Amino acid sequence: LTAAGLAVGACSSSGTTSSPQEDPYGLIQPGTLRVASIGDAKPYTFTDAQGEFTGFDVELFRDVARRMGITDVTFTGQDFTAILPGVANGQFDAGVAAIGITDQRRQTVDFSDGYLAGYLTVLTTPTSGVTSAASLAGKRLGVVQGTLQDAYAAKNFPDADLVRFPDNNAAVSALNGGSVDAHFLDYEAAKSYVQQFGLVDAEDIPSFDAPAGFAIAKGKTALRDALDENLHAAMEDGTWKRLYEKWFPGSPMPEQYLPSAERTGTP
Ligand SMILES: NC(=O)CC[C@H](NC[C@@]1(O)OC[C@@H](O)[C@@H](O)[C@@H]1O)C(=O)O
Repeated sequence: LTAAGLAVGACSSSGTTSSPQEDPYGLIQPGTLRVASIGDAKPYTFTDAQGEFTGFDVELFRDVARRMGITDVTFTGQDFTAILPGVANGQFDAGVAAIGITDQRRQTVDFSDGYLAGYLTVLTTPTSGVTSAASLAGKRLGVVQGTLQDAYAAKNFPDADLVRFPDNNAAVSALNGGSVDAHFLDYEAAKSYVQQFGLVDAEDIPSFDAPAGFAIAKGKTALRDALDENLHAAMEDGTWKRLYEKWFPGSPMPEQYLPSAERTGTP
């Protein structure tokens, strides 16, 4: 092969584009799903002792992907603020990290249907003097930058001193070190930190109007439709319920994601 020949060979192999049939979902690499997540929101999404991503959201997404015929799913940890831009910019096919669906976020990305509705929790220490959301005035409150907790606290706790962190680990470390009086995060993650460090859940605030969804780039209708169809299949056959009971044992179970035969409310 001449040098030119090698050059042409290299160029044509990297230059191929797949046909819509081979890649109906418009993925970065057909047949694989690249997912942005965060590693410290146990038991939603977290990295285990082997450094593997796992948790409720991770296992639910992997199940939905398998139903779509995709088993090659890679999760990459990011700061929470980096997830939606990374999805919008096409660096990732999806964002999966208990990401609440909001109109503001829909300006940047599209979402699957919701799959988890729960609470925002004020996590504190036994000696902080924070016993409820009302007692946050004048206290230093940690939030992860860009979360619903960040926006909620800025609006509803104007007398608290907000301290923004890149992730939960940094915030909880600051809480344990005494440089913040409380941290504002998701209920199940707060419960996990309560168990790990003997911390206190001072307040649970419903966030049912912003259920978590899978974030994808805008306009990917085939991908969104496939995620929704297979997400609802996972709910209808009881997979969602099995995963919920595995990862959130004892927690109140929202019934809108149960098999239709088990839902008592209006359809
Ligand atoms: N991974 C994170 O830190 C996400 C924090 C935060 N999660 C909120 C939420 O989606 O968590 C799962 C459920 O409880 C939803 O009701 C809730 O809005 C957010 O979307 O901003």
